[in-house]
Amino acid sequence: MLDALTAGALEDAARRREQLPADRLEAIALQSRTPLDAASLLSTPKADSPGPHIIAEVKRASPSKGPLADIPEPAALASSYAAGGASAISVLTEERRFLGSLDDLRAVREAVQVPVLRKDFIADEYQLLEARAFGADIVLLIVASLEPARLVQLHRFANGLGLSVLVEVHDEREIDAALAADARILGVNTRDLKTFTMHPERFAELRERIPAGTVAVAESGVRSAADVARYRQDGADAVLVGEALVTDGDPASRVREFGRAA
Ligand SMILES: O=P(O)(O)OC[C@@H](O)[C@@H](O)c1c[nH]c2ccccc12
Repeated sequence: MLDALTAGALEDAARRREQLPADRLEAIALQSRTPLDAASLLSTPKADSPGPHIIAEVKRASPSKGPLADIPEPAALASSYAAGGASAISVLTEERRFLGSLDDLRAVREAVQVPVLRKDFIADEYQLLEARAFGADIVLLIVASLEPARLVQLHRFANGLGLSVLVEVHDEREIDAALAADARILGVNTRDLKTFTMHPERFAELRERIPAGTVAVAESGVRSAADVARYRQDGADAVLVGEALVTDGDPASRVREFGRAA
């Protein structure tokens, strides 16, 4: 599934590139506002609470769960997240299975002051230029979908654009690849993207391999404050939450509650 998602995302990017060639996109990207230093922000503990940083996600659907929420106004949802104290907003821009778009990214960017993450299946420099041009501060790179040398190249290219990178791993070997690419933000996805099976214990198992000074993010499957507290006790600096927030009637309160869970 991961390979199909990445192939689809690359096809969609190739289609956009026919409309806007890379050199023109690069000029736009470099003129856009300087990204926030999200890696530094997330590595600084929150002043006002013992809970983890919450990275709150805007996600309409997923291949594992199908439709989750319509989200007619991603900017309004992102504003609620920020009002609840979210440290960053993740925006799914993948079009086919997650029903996201770069327009969603831009709308969220214009609505909030906190760092914004472009969550997509990124395997090409063009997608990184898009991320910066549409206002992202952080991009996702998934170790399982990239050759080690390619991961290093894309990580470096993103940093060169001023973007922070959330490097996503699911096992020990992938942590080594992430660290070889100089990851400063390392996310353990407790959902295996190849099979969609959940492994909530995976974060605790891998935490000790993440060096001090690298931001440790626990991703996926959080339903309650108790889930957040458990990841926090296992050493998460930040917790990334999607489904539980997009399906909640009062996302600001839920983010606030999660951000205090310790
Ligand atoms: O909705 P959840 O279970 O709270 O999960 C959020 C997030 O971790 C998940 O959307 C995600 C993690 N890594 C990804 C990579 C691509 C797409 C999506 C993801």
